[in-house]
Amino acid sequence: MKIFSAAQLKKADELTIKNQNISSTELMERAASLVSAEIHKRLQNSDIAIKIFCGVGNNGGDGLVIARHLIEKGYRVKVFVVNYSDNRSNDFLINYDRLKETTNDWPEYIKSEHDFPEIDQNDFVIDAIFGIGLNRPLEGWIAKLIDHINNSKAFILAIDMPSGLFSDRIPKKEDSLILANFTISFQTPKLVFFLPQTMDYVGDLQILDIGLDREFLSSEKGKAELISKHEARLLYKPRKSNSHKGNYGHALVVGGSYGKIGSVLLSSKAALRTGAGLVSTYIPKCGYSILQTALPEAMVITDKNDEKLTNIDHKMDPSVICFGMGAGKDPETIEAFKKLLQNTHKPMLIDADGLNMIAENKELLKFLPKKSVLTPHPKELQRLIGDWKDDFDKIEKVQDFTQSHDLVLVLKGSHTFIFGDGHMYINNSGNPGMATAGSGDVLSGIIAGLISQQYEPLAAAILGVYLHGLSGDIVAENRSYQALISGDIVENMGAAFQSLFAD
Ligand SMILES: NC(=O)C1=CN([C@@H]2O[C@H](COP(=O)(O)OP(=O)(O)OC[C@H]3O[C@@H](n4cnc5c(N)ncnc54)[C@H](O)[C@@H]3O)[C@@H](O)[C@H]2O)[C@@H](O)CC1
Ligand SMILES: Nc1ncnc2c1ncn2[C@@H]1O[C@H](COP(=O)(O)OP(=O)(O)O)[C@@H](O)[C@H]1O
Ligand SMILES: [K+]
Repeated sequence: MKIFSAAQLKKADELTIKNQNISSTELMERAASLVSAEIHKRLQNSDIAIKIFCGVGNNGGDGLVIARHLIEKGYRVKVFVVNYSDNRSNDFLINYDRLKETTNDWPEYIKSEHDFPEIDQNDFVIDAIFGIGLNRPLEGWIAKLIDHINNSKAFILAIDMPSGLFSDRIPKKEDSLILANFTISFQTPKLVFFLPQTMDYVGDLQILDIGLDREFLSSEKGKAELISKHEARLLYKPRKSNSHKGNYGHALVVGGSYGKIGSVLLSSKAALRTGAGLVSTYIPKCGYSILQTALPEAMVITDKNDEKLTNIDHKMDPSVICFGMGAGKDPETIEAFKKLLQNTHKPMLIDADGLNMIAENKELLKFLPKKSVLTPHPKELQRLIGDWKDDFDKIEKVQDFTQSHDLVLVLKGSHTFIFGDGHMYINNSGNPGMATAGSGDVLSGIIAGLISQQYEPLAAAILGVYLHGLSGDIVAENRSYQALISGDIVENMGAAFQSLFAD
């Protein structure tokens, strides 16, 4: 699903109104009726006090429509107009009149702190104060009202966006914004719903298809693409029955040092479970028995050195090399890595200490084969590209970095971002149970396993990140977040592939 800017969404609105020959009031009616239907589906006529806070723009207009529909269904609704301006939008005014025709309990106006209503923690609050129209931080009594709503501890449903959140920038620490439990947004999600600095304000997210102009949605280039099952499925390549292991490539997994052989083991196993035809693992001597015992399916090549990598002399023609997990940063290992880079011309996957070695020896960057995949977590990224001001600045810096070196970059996190070919993809699978030792090593093996099967590096990164999260989700469902360990992600790759095509 594409992610658009506020300006693009406004354009989509205008085109929809023109091409479908409807009024903006009808579009608002359509969007907000869908929201009230969702609320009704969940509340099932329960006798809960619903407090709807409406701004005086179109977000507020949505709130008024929702209020009218819920009142018609028999809910106990109180509407508050947050009177931040005397300029009301036309659709606000139309729906204000319609609401007054529906109920005798007319909206109360909030014009200062004195008008703040009491909010009980058992109330159901709907935030329809500001949507994508917010263009400056909230101030004065409006900011205090937001704090008042948050402090109530009531359940908060935000319409389109939590009020106070901008669609195109990060709020300052001191800004007030709604901390929603749930957000229902129209047509496509906003980028800020997925950024580490802003995602917590959104709560659970539901996107409603409000029927905006199809032609625009499919032809317009988005700011990013959200990767869910549908998008991941399109990248999948079926296996031919008339095939043999040679068709699925030979992945060479290089890494490990004394005490960290487990990381390479996890990556190698993940590459095999993802479908690589052959996997060879290159490790220091001390890992030999461990690898051969724990993963008989892999072939093992050992370094001359017992405890670290000193000379990666593999004498093979691997389809992909996956480097860095548990490798350490010994000067001899750095030298070996440099030679490996100079002798490799196919895209590689670089993770963990491989990234740290590049960060500390930037001259290595010029030896990286084009389209290689780097998989940093935020700390590794910072070592690699330096500091950033905020998440938007970070995105810009990563785009510059990946484009100037012609790389694919997988920025791991709660929502992992994938950058390549000038585009940005945001993963929508995975869970906090995956914040556990070794889950990054598993991801490297999965992506390498896909590249080995001739997926383009960018496609391998996108599909690999999605499958990794999907497998983690399957584990968490059976085992809880806490008990999930990274080996479980490998073991459930089969279930993840199956789930890709199950509805
Ligand atoms: N396709 C869509 O996305 C649709 C959007 N609709 C709704 O329309 C909303 C956008 O409506 P609007 O453009 O009227 O904008 P909002 O209702 O978000 O904001 C209203 C106005 O408040 C003013 N304002 C901004 N920041 C302020 C501040 N800090 N203090 C005081 N005033 C401030 C601005 O002039 C802004 O236009 C969407 O978020 C959504 O809820 C729906 O009605 C229909 C379809
Ligand atoms: N809260 C979370 N939600 C979803 N995925 C997560 C979360 N926390 C971590 N992950 C995923 O787990 C992996 C952790 O990788 P990394 O930090 O490299 O761990 P390690 O170094 O232990 O292997 C990444 O793929 C990341 O996206
Ligand atoms: K809102």
